[in-house]
Amino acid sequence: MSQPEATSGVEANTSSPVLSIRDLRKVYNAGRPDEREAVANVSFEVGKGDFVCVVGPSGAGKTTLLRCLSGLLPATSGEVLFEGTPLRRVPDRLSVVFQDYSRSLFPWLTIASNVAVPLKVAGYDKRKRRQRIDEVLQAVGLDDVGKRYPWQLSGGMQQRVAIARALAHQPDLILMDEPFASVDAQTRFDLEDLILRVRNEYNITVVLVTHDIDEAVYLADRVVVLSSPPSVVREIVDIPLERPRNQLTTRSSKTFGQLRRHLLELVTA
Ligand SMILES: Nc1ncnc2c1ncn2[C@@H]1O[C@H](COP(=O)(O)OP(=O)(O)OP(=O)(O)O)[C@@H](O)[C@H]1O
Repeated sequence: MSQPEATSGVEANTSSPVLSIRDLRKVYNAGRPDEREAVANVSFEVGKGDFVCVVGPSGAGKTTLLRCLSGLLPATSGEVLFEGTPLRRVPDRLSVVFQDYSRSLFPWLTIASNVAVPLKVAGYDKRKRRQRIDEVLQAVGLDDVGKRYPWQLSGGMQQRVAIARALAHQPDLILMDEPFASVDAQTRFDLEDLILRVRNEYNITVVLVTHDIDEAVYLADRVVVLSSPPSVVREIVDIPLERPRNQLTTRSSKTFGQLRRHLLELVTA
């Protein structure tokens, strides 16, 4: 069974926002016959220590929004501020975890070398790199895999490595795009609890895109619900469920059921 969160949660929204998204609009192929407005107008803020999930109907522009928040994709208009500064590229203190771990890890590098990549970019020397690799692999429950290759590990273990790599250089913010969608249900529960635990331990802010309403309710402090495309924010729903959360008791609580129903109504309306 998966491990519950170790501590009782992070203080959220107490200081200036880590992310401010203001009137974000994204049009693909602007001015061409195949022009497509994916995101019409999205604004919200993410405070330090917040766990924000983004949900919406299929094609609502969730991945597009996340790419704009990471600096990987320029917005057509509007503004994304990361720690108060307009985002122009992927900032050093931000990490991204994608759904497809098999494409995000380098198959020709060992697990330790995969985790070392952001540490090299951040200028850690060899000794500090080794120490940090051990720390983060231990934090995600993978002690003895440093010398192995990604293809020698299960899908769930590979996604743990991707999370370890995202944590390695101590980012302030982790953006996750459907990170648990490609693993079986039990592994998904384990990884959900893992991300809650490391988020507490490392005091990280998380924005996570998911199709899974139950997952959003289980993980989040707040859920941003996008409309059908071109998307706007339908509602931002507070999730006042107690922490630490537990896969059995939290998911079977009355409040969980009410929140789930409300979100389902918003997403399917
Ligand atoms: N590179 C691109 N060029 C043109 N159109 C794109 C591109 N990427 C996405 N789109 C379009 O933008 C819209 C939003 O796509 P996006 O993948 O962001 O939505 P999503 O909510 O993540 O989708 P899903 O629920 O299927 O994961 C879709 O209509 C998609 O076809």
